[in-house]
Amino acid sequence: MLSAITKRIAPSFSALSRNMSVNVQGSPFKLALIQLAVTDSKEHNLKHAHERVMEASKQGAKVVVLPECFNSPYGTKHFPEYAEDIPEGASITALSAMAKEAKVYLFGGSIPERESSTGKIFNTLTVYNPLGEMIAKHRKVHLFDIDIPNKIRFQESEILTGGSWLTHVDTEYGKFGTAICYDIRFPEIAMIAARKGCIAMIYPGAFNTTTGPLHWELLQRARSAVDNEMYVAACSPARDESTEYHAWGHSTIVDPKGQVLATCEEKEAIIYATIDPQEILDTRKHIPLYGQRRFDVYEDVSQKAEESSDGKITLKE
Ligand SMILES: O=C(O)CCC(=O)C(=O)O
Repeated sequence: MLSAITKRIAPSFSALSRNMSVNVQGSPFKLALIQLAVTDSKEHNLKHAHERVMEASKQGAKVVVLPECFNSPYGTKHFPEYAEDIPEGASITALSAMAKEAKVYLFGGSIPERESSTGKIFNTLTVYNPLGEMIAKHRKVHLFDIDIPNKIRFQESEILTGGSWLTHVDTEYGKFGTAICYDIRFPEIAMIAARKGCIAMIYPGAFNTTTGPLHWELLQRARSAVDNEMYVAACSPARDESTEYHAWGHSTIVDPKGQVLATCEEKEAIIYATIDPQEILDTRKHIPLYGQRRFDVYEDVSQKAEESSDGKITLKE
């Protein structure tokens, strides 16, 4: 019986192995993460983000990332006040203009989005090309609901609704997967992105001073090197001790081997790294997980992800 099973599996395994390479395309470019000091003035935040995006562009960055909740203080009590319609809101107009003036691909951090038809609020990232056109909209899928006694309790679901699709963004530098903060704890999103040919996962995020030291860097290195052999970048707001929520900061860029290429402390900063898709190919050649996966033994989660004509990735049952 055993040998019959072995015989049946062996040919299908070698056939699977041959088909397991993932086509990674793109050219080297400079990535910038802006660890922005966010205030309670939306107008100031938009103006300040504009200055820093222009600065990153002057330093040669071609892809620029803003942090989670870059236009408002982070906290459920603030979301309804700062929420905007997309694409009508002031933040969207400002982000589109910044991308166009700076001539960069801009991952516009996230903002609280109010969906006018339902009144629901989402934590939403929008992405722009160098012409200022919005090319993707991602709503945070996994809401940040945690309760660590005497440390931190946060319940985004009291106010927010979770998104229901994954997002991959095509650019002239390669394809990117993107998700927001708590989403990084769920490996499936990055795994699907990697297997669909993305060169990097971009996470605007605002970890805190309890879970930040525990997991922020660990998660990025895990998602990059251990799971997927791709680049991972996570962009936080700067810490403001005068507010209720103390962001961890430490915006970081990790390479496909899991090495930290750039990072910073908690204050406002811009960090840069060169992203080279060839590094992904070299890493996958040296440690060839991509040819060794055993989808005959366990499921390939990426096969469940279907791309629709508007670029949204939804999961089949
Ligand atoms: O996962 C964590 O520990 C922090 C997540 C978070 O701050 C967020 O999703 O905004």
